Amino acid sequence: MSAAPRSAPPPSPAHTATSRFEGGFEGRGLICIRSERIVFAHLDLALSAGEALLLLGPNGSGKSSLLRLMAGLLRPAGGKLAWHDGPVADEPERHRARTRYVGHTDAIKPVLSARENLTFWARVCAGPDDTRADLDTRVAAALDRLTLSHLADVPGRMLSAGQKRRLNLARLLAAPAPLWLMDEPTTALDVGSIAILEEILAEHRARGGMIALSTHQPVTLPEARVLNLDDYAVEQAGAWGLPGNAHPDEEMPV
Ligand SMILES: Nc1ncnc2c1ncn2[C@@H]1O[C@H](COP(=O)(O)OP(=O)(O)OP(=O)(O)O)[C@@H](O)[C@H]1O
Repeated sequence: MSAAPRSAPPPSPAHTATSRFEGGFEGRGLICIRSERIVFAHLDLALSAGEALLLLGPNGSGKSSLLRLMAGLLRPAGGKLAWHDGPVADEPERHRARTRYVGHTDAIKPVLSARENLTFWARVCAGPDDTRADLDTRVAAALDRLTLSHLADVPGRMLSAGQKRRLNLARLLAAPAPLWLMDEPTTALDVGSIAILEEILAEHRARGGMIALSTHQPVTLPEARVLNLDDYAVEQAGAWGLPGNAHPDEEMPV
């Protein structure tokens, strides 16, 4: 697996639900320090169109930290993240437009209905060519796909944990982007919902989308590259020989 050639055309920040994604994403020599402890070091990763990366490792090994780092929510202590057409640090806004992060906390506004929550997201992430009708169509399709249509008018605060998680996943369809970063996305999902999630992951990859996903449960992700965070753990005693540009981690505002 390697990043796409640097000459590949950049994807537009906005995408229709059916357009094909191009390009690639990579990290080189990544170092993560949290609470003055090296969580991982010298970590390389690369994703090309259609590829998936499965993040494994015990509690505390750094799976969530790596996903937050890839999302631009945590600054690496060392190393670089880049798209095929340039470093993330050069164009953070473009990186945000190309990335969708599904973390442990469901980003749902409690007073808005399920449909209003999704419409909000679709509008925030809309491209210049998206019409109101396009967004409404995408939101309705996302609700339908995650079997939430019957709950479209229910306020977020009244949804169950699994329904909230499904609504959070529906954001991926309501606001398309090439790189999905997913932290234990099966949490609270029933068996049927996990099957739907697996279908959605496969469809995203078939369109050229990329996925990095952490999990403690089996998730069907055919031919995914496996990255075990334990392989990048560092013996802390006497192992502080960090590169000159290393600095403590820093949480970025979401
Ligand atoms: N907000 C934070 N501030 C400081 N240190 C943190 C913070 N969040 C996590 N850590 C530390 O970073 C290290 C990696 O944690 P992280 O959550 O990335 O691991 P994980 O592999 O995702 O764990 P889990 O499987 O339990 O979700 C741990 O040592 C943890 O204590």
